[in-house]
Amino acid sequence: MPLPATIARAPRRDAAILIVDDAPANLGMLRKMMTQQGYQTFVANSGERALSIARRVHPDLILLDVVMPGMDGLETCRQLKQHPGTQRIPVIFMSARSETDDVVAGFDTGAVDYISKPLRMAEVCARVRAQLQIRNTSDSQHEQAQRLRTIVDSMAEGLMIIEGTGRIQYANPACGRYLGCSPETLEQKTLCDLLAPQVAQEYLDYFARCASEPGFEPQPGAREVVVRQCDGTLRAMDLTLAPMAMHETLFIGLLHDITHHKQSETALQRAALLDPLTKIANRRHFDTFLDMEWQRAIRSGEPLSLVVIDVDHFKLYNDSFGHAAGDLALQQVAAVLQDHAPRATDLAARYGGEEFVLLFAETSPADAAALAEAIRAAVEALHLPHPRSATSSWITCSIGVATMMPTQLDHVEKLFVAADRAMYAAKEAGRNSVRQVDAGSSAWEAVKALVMR
Ligand SMILES: Nc1nc2c(ncn2[C@@H]2O[C@H](COP(=O)(O)OP(=O)(O)OP(=O)(O)O)[C@@H](O)[C@H]2O)c(=O)[nH]1
Repeated sequence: MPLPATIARAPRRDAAILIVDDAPANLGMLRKMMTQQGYQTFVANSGERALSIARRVHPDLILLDVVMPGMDGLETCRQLKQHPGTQRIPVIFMSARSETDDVVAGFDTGAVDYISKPLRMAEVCARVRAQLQIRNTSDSQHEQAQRLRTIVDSMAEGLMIIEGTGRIQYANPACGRYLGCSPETLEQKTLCDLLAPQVAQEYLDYFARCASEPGFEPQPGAREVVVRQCDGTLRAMDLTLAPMAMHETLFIGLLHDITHHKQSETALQRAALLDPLTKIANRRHFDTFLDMEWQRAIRSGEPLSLVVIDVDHFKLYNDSFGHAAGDLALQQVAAVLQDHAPRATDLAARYGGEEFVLLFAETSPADAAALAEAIRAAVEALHLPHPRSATSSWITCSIGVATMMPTQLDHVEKLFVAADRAMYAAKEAGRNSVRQVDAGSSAWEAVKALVMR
């Protein structure tokens, strides 16, 4: 949000002036003059009295006589400048002592002006007006700086000021929270300490370009980076960098933590790959995985085995126990398949309804057949009662296995058709069994012919 530009307000006519002089005649004359100018006035005839009034009423300006009995003007000014409540009040000295040393001593104690006595009233008024104007401007700037600091301190986003060398010159409290250390600790680091070396180098190159190429106009830019927190934990954050228009090369860096966003994105991506009922891979994920392994097998020349599994007489199971019981049975069968696909190159998936598939990369026909047999036995061993099955008292499955070493000329569908055919052969052979098609067999040739058609 853009802040309003600093507006130097004209001195308020009712600004409060404290006049300090031990001579009652001077006090009276000055008071009269200041009142005529529209100022509110307070008077004190000693330094002690002046301190007490200043602390109570916080005047906008003090006209202070230098030579006074007891506490003189210089000491009074020194004490005003030491007290947090009065140190910002401008002090104008008035004195008959107008040697250079006197004037210098006055300014050294913190006064903003020094007027020689005898006083010329028009000059006093002009000097008071000028100092009130300056004070007004300085107050506005102070207020604006305070406001900016409050905004920066309470921002949820991390804000840094970064030098052209990558050194962090300033970090706000949110930066400290994001990175798990105090802003002061961050101010001893560089951007390179927070980022992976390659990314940090890209930023340094960009800073160097900004500094060395006169025609280069850097644009603000945002990108996702992995930031190393002070305890070494890595977090995903958006880093926005914008050059500051200053005489030295400085950049504003904004950090926005996107770890939660990333986590839910990952969770969503993961959910999109899973079958909601069985929580194993879904068909889409399986197809992508198969494509990948297919290409890898072409390159490596290793065999690729596909296993197709269909639950036997599942319609009857549903009819007997209801759809909900059928769902539970499918979940248990899926868990068995998942247990038999432990390697990173194996994948068990629900392909649709009561049909499942498994891919075993780098697996020979013999090993694939052995795995399929182990799966068949494990499903039967679940002992899920299926009283109306003509095959067994338990839920069983029929399994088809196909293995091939794919080449560039093959199509993945060939493997699928072969495994499906083998699975139907297992059904025809009485179910609860495993059938296999090997590349080169007569059944395989039939599949080939079928797919080539
Ligand atoms: N409970 C449940 N049943 C399903 C689901 N998906 C498919 N089915 C049922 O699975 C049954 C499949 O039946 P069919 O394709 O006739 O085959 P089958 O009864 O298993 O007989 P065979 O395959 O010849 O042994 C159908 O009744 C579908 O409704 C599911 O998500 N949950």
